[in-house]
Amino acid sequence: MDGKLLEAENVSVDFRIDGQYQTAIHKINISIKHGEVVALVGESGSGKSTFAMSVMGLHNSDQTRVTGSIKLNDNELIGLSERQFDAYRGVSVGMIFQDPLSSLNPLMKIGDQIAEAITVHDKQSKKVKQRVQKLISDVGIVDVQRVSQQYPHELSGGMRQRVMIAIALANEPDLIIADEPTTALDATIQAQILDLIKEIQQKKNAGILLITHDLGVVAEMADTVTVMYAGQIVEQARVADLFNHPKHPYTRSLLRADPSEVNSGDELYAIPGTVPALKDMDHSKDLFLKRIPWLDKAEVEATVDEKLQKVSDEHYVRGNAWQNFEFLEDL
Ligand SMILES: Nc1ncnc2c1ncn2[C@@H]1O[C@H](COP(=O)(O)OP(=O)(O)OP(=O)(O)O)[C@@H](O)[C@H]1O
Repeated sequence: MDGKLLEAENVSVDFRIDGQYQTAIHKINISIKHGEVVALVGESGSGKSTFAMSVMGLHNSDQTRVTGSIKLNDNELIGLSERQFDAYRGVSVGMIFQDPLSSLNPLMKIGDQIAEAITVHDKQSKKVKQRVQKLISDVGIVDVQRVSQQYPHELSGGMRQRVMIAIALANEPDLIIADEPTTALDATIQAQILDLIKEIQQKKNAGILLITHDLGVVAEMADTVTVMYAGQIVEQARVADLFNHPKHPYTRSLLRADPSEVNSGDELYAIPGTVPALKDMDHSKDLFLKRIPWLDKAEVEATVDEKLQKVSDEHYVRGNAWQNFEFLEDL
């Protein structure tokens, strides 16, 4: 199947803070095909996890308003009840988070936790034990019997992450959401875990939403990249196009501030300022422009078209500022 697996259109998320709704994500569109890896990048606070949690139905509905449309295999997710979400969470969608310790049950043996992930949704399975062992070995754990009898705290960070991947894959999901899956791991283990995710994704033709700060990981893993800033998408492109021909000043700043992109000896760029607080976000503007001190006020304050502009095939960018943007030292 090469149709759309995930189709999110016009998705907005508002949190109720001190009795008032404040917008964390404003009208974003993201789609993922079967077998495609879509990276979502942007600084802390840009809304990446908020989007992922909307897909998983993990927001507290009393405090959060999610609007727009999120379709998984053509089924609308927005508006589902908690029970309806349960039917596909962990089944059609698997999740891998940064911190396995907070997701794994500290009091339950690894084998039982994986079995629980399977049996919750497949109570008829008589071969749960064999499936658990296969899942453990599929994620590259050699000592299957011993690890299945261990508790999470007895494992290293890399092993725990493998266990979480086994749980995420327990029901062969169509979509895997990986939120900073390797940020907490050291470099060698990070590479192993990324290889593992990629291998499994290719074997199962799963789609992946990969949330990461790390542009090296993006280059390694992704097919397309969505760059978010202050709750909006500022640029979307195929991965090579984004790295070779970045357009939006934010994307260019992120690349310039990335240690893996900078030649040794060159000074690393520090993006001035910080992502604004939710209450200070006026989504009719290109909010990143406020962080470019050398732009004139009229440009910073200009209203920006809601629709992204098409730059080239599969390459879209927000607003017009990119057309004349230069870094101060290049002017
Ligand atoms: N439950 C919540 N209630 C109120 N505000 C929230 C809630 N969850 C997130 N936010 C706010 O929404 C904005 C987006 O947060 P989000 O965690 O989605 O960003 P992010 O890009 O995933 O950042 P990080 O990389 O740090 O995870 C932030 O300003 C955050 O403080």
